[in-house]
Amino acid sequence: MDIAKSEPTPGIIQPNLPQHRDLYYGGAWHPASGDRRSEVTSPSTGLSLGQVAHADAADVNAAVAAARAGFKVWRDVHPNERAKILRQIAQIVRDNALELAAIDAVDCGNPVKVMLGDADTAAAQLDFFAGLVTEMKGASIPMGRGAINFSIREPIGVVAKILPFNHPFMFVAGKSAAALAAGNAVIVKPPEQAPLSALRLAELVEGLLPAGVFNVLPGGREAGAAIASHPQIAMVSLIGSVPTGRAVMQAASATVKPLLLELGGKNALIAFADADPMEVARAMAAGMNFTWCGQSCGSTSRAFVHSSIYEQVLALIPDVCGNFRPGNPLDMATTMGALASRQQYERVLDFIASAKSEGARLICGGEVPADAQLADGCFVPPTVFADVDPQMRIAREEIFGPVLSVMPWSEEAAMIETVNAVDYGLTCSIWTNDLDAAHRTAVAVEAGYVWVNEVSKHFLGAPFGGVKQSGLGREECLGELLAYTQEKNIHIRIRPQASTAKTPERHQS
Ligand SMILES: NC(=O)c1ccc[n+]([C@@H]2O[C@H](COP(=O)([O-])OP(=O)(O)OC[C@H]3O[C@@H](n4cnc5c(N)ncnc54)[C@H](O)[C@@H]3O)[C@@H](O)[C@H]2O)c1
Repeated sequence: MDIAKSEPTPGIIQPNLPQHRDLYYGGAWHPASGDRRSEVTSPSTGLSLGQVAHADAADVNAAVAAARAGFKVWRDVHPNERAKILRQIAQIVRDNALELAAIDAVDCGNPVKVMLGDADTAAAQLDFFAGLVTEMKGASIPMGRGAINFSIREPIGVVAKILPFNHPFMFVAGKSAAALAAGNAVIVKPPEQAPLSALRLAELVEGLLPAGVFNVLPGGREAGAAIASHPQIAMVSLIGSVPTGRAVMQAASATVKPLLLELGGKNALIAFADADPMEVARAMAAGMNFTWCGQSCGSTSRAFVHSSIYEQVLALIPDVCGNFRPGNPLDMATTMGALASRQQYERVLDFIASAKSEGARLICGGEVPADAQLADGCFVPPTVFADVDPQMRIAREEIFGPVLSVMPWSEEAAMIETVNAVDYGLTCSIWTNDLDAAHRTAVAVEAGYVWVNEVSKHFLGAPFGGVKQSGLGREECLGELLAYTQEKNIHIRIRPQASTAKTPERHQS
């Protein structure tokens, strides 16, 4: 059954899927070489969403040639004109937010209501980077009166964005903004699990940018690998897992490409003895981003709760987590969606089984929903395990699913050591009323983004990114724009005025 042809149901948003299913580059649609296609299915129903072209290395070559041509035009467009076009795209995103949100909901399983928020965030990012175009500044370096020395920042060339499945549209539009604002051409490789909103964006902005400036190449690992090693792609920005980050680094090393890597996390939430148990329980649920099944790099999936409030907090967890109930992602009332793919679903269930067999105490969830209407989808309810040992698999590995590990602590130094014992270092959330404890802990944890008495939220303008194996570089700030530029230094010798005393040579005719 094709979901696009199903009957409308009252109260449920009907997705309007993109017409074009080919590769978009050079301002036109192209079939993949050999007409390769892959099937896209909805993770909430298992139903087909149709086929999409599947790029390989030959398609990457063709797209890069088109993007090179686009870059040569776009880099010379006046920065304020570039900003104007980005703001137009932001408006198009706002005008079509519900449609884009519904495409993501049916394609990646996240509830339509939160995907509306994603469209809004993407539009805000486009506006934000449009506002920064004249901040792409160099510097003037004093060299005495005999010279002028200054640096300018230039766009870097063709930039590739390789993206994951958890926020498909927000990443395609929002994360292209900085690279485009800086004057680069962009090739987006959307996630193979959820490529449809990227294609719809290409349809919506067609004709707005010069041909070749914004390109979308649906495909999988093969296309990603071809992108990472391509000699004419100047820079790669990946949002994905740590193993993919390593593979991209290796492939990019052949051409010494700069990289921006936003990778995985196994982030900690730390609750001190003086924190309010209800506030902590709510933060534990909010930090897990259960609405999109915990599929967030920033999810605080390890909660370290002081032993003096541990049982009190755990007693509140089933109720707090009960606010998130798996349901049809296209229903505006749904509070928790489906995992993005069958593969991801099986992976999460495997982690749950490992926690049970390793002896963790199940507080809530842990079984797939009995609701017959959800039987064909990849639904897993909020699942919380207590008394988790730091050596258990669920405490060490990134699950990227709705599974929270809770651990008691009583000795601060030992707790910090356990928090820092993983190779990841993306976010950390600290809950306390004690200013000293908050500062001490914020400094001690190995993480790139720390909240105190807050969790999960991002703040446009504040640098987001990881330390250790969680990534390289910072996004959502001026630094992101500058990452897509390269600095050129120019030294001008000022020659002294030519002497007028010298007698001109006489030419004989
Ligand atoms: N730090 C962040 O901002 C952030 C945000 C969202 C997701 N993530 C991370 O993304 C991961 C989940 O997403 P996923 O499962 O789609 O990740 P993934 O690493 O499997 O895939 C990400 C993208 O990389 C591509 N890819 C896979 N192998 C490749 C290779 N060898 N060379 C080039 N490209 C390749 C995929 O096709 C996909 O487009 C989690 O680890 C999560 O933490 C990080």
